[in-house]
Amino acid sequence: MTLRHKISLSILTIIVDVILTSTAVHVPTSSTSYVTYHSSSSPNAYNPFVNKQITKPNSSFYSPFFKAPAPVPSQMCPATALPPCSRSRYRTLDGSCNNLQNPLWGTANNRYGRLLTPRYGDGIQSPTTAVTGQELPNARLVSLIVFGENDVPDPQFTIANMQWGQIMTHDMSLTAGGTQSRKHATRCCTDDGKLIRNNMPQTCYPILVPKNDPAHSQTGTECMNFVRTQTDRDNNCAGIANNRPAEQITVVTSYMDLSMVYGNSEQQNRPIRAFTGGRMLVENRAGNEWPPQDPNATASCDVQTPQETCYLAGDMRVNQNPGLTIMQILLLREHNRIADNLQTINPQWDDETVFQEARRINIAQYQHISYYEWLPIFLGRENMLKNRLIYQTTAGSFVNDYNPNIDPSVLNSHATAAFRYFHSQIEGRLDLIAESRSRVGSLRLSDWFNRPVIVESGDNFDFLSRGMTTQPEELTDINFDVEIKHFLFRRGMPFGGDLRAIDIQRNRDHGLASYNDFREFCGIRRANSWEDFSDLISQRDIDNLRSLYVSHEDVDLTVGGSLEQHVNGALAGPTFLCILTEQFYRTRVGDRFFYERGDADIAFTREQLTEIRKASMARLFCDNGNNIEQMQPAAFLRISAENQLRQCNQLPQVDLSMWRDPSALPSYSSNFVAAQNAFPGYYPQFNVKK
Ligand code: HEM
Ligand SMILES: [Ca+2]
Repeated sequence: MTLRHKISLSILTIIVDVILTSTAVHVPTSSTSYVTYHSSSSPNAYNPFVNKQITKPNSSFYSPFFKAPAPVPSQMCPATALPPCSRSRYRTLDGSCNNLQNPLWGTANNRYGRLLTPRYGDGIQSPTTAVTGQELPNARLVSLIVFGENDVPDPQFTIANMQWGQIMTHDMSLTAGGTQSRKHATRCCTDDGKLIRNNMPQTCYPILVPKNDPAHSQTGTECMNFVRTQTDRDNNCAGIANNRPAEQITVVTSYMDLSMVYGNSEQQNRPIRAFTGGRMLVENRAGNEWPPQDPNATASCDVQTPQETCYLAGDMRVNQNPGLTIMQILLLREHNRIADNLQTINPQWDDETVFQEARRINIAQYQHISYYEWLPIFLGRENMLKNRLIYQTTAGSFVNDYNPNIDPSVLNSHATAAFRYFHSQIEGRLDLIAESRSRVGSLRLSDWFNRPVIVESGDNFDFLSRGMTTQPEELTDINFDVEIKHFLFRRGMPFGGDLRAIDIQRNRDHGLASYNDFREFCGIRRANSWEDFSDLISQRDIDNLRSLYVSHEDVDLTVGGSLEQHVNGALAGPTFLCILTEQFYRTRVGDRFFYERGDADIAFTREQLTEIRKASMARLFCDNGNNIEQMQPAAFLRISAENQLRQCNQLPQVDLSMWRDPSALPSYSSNFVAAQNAFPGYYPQFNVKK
């Protein structure tokens, strides 16, 4: 293997400006079914973590407290007029006005959040930072030496488990210009608007421009347009005063709001919406619904002609791999299935009402599956309960834990390091499985990147869906499948890219603080020597690191975090688990529209919430496959004696008749206000002005 990319970065050893204190927060010890934590009387008491100390990775959970970064004094920035938020019952498409005090929190085209001050190799950072840097080892070399490529099937989980993770990722973040790196790379500005990173060639390796590069003194108008949202203006203002670097931009909404299905703006949503019956736009072929054709097919997919299948969805990554495309189609068809049901029981509803109500239910089901069926596998159920990411609820009970002081922005360390660890779960061989669950064939993943035509041909949609729920995913470990480690996006060429190497390089590009910094941040002992890593990392892995990095202080977060022994009951070691837990806490309590909330103007009724809680991955496959007859109840888990195949109609189903609008019934409509007053808990959701 040739090492093509000489990296000329130097690394800093810095005194990290840690945004944390060790203030203790009193945490209620028991969960009740109706909870209101994080009261406004203690605005800083928002962090869920309970204990600060950790000694062993297999202790249940631990993690630090930290305070929110001090708010930017507003007089430092030019006042910018924002359109006032209307108090809608529905989410906006771009995420604005979810937080009514900070209407741009979590919006598309906004910056990632940070837990720790960035570290860059060119010294653009806090003036207090010492620069004692070393050159970092080539990312591809680290990938080759530290990470393996063994094919180890997971004993418990299916490929669907991995695939849902990618779906959630695509809902939560997308580096501006970054992930489609063969087209362009990250662009970023310093505080005074200077472009420090510009378009990079195809594989986009040393993304960071060295300090003496002319790009540093080049003012980029493009760059100004790119990052200057309101939040950015605020932060960059603070940045100028504090000489802080500007931040990378993520182009999708941070909220778990199915932005990859509906788009991140009116502009993205319009071409994929049908504007009739509340439906999303689909094309009917062979008796089934498919996403519309991307008018830019030759740019978006690896196709020869514009007519070749290439889908248009709310997210540009929809065509990236067959499993992902199937998940996107399931969620798209689910919208239309819900819309059709709602329109049937509420014929008086107009297109907009059906669309918004169907979207709201689709998002709620998806949040439920993500928090109660999927995340416990990754973060551990006990850990989630303890840190209040989920609750032991009784049917129909609300959880009122919304906290407007929490910024739900996706953390850079989450998207660029911790969440990418699960690239380890990717399986490079996709089995085609018949209804009898016998294998009728297999695909090679790297033959089908950005070529969704495979999903639509013959019975592949169902074959691949059953494959995803039958075949084991790859074990979550240091091994990354060859199909993504040597053949990523190879487009018919003998070799392709290395996703693990890209992950490592992206970590540096985004200036994430080091593995050691994050250990300390997460309440783990800061290592003073290589041997100090041995509390969490095996001797063999430490030796590998040592052969590459000059100092233990230089180890990248992406690398060190991926080598830690997992916490019991979770699929990550303590450092990544700390970041992931923090992220999903913020994603939940920072979302005013989170589905379990009981607040009058946006809440589901108790009866509706009871139904939403029946949603499952299995049922999504059943209801939206072309013709899938059986599924195991827990589709993220492999079929077993405890998780046997069942007929689809035996699996729990969300009863949409709970959404019949009583205001439309003749006996009520004439006197709706009186009825509403008589049954305040039942009616209000249909009487809120849109
Ligand atoms: C076949 C499956 C997958 C493929 C081919 C894939 C590929 C990629 C690629 C090419 C990128 C962009 C890399 C860059 O330029 O920086 C990326 C980013 C990412 N991936 Fe994956 N991925 C897959 C599955 C997953 C899964 C299962 C997860 C997590 C559970 C995940 C999490 C992420 C995250 C968090 C990012 C960064 C998103 C951002 O830009 O903020 N991916 N992936
Ligand atoms: Ca989103």
